[in-house]
Amino acid sequence: MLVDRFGRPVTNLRISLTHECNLNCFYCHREGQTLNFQEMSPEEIERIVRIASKLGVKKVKLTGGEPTVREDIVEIVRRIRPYVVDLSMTTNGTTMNILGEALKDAGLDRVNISLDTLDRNKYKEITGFDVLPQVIKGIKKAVRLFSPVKLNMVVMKGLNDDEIWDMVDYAAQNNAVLQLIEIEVPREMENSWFFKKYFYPLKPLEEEFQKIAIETKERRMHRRKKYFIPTKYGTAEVEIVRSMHNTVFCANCTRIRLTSSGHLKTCLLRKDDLVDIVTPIRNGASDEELIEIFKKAILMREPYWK
Ligand SMILES: Nc1nc2c(ncn2[C@@H]2O[C@H](COP(=O)(O)OP(=O)(O)OP(=O)(O)O)[C@@H](O)[C@H]2O)c(=O)[nH]1
Ligand SMILES: C[S@@+](CC[C@H](N)C(=O)[O-])C[C@H]1O[C@@H](n2cnc3c(N)ncnc32)[C@H](O)[C@@H]1O
Ligand code: SF4
Ligand code: SF4
Repeated sequence: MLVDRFGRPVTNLRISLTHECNLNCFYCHREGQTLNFQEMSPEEIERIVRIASKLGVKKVKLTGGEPTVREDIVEIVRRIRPYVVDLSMTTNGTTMNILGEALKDAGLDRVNISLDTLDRNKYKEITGFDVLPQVIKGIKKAVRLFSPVKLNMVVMKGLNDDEIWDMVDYAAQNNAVLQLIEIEVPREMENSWFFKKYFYPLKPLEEEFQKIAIETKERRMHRRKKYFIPTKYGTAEVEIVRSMHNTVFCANCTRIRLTSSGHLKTCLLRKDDLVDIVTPIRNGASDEELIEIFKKAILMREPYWK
């Protein structure tokens, strides 16, 4: 297993399959990727996952952009399935109703679906598209096919913070896990109008959850807390993703990233951390050479908030 200079083992790989998206959420960090070169092919992705698995990576997350806008998404899932223990995807859910079965058959284990609001107008305001009913259909399909299904709600001050408790109920009612997420931006954007206007700190809510939860758990990754909250629809499992200025979160970061243009990336929020792996593949690099490229990237890893 690869361990970085800060003692953090690297056990999962987060792959951005594309920079493209069929929605346009105004807060989107696009996984920290700004460059948009030629996307990796399914064969290239498979090779990188195979190498990563040799080095101890057991979990792969597929993300984007929107991973399901790639026409070869089912093939990609099928190719990398054999190398990992936990294969998941984060998606906006717009295509889940159509693609769900094929993704399941190809070996996808689970999905996270972004859902910031249950209000159709607000959904359109946030994402630019009037597709909430389509996403809700996708969520219902996902819950029938996968377990767990997580719903990602980025909480924004004055925009959807009044819906947190409705979302807790909705998750319980629909047999899904709710992830409440703080908006995250790199340091240089903390003074932007956008961050100042919408950032909603989740710490006070966590303190409230602590009091009413019937059980709490802590995950290894990021030491994220999970709260089991009683509702009239049964117990809701709620996970808190509170990353801004959170040194514990970064000290327990077990992820390395791969951009859609084929660069290893050591941290979501850094700008100076890309290591090209796809060009060496295209130039005929051996497995040993690719392993050295992984090691070089791991050496560059640093907690962002420390
Ligand atoms: N700062 C930071 N944020 C992350 C990291 N990983 C995920 N996030 C954020 O966490 C939120 C949820 O991300 P998902 O793509 O659903 O994945 P996840 O919840 O981290 O992964 P699983 O729990 O394994 O499904 C998003 O807002 C991500 O931007 C990370 O390593 N660093
Ligand atoms: C970048 S999206 C890519 C996958 C897919 N398109 C989706 O929306 O689920 C991955 C996750 O990051 C979240 N996200 C995007 N920008 C964010 C930001 N600035 N702060 C916190 N989370 C963010 C999204 O809500 C989504 O749940
Ligand atoms: S759907 Fe996902 S990738 Fe697309 S804009 Fe929204 S958060 Fe970003
Ligand atoms: S070091 Fe921190 S900010 Fe960077 S990817 Fe890991 S958890 Fe996220």
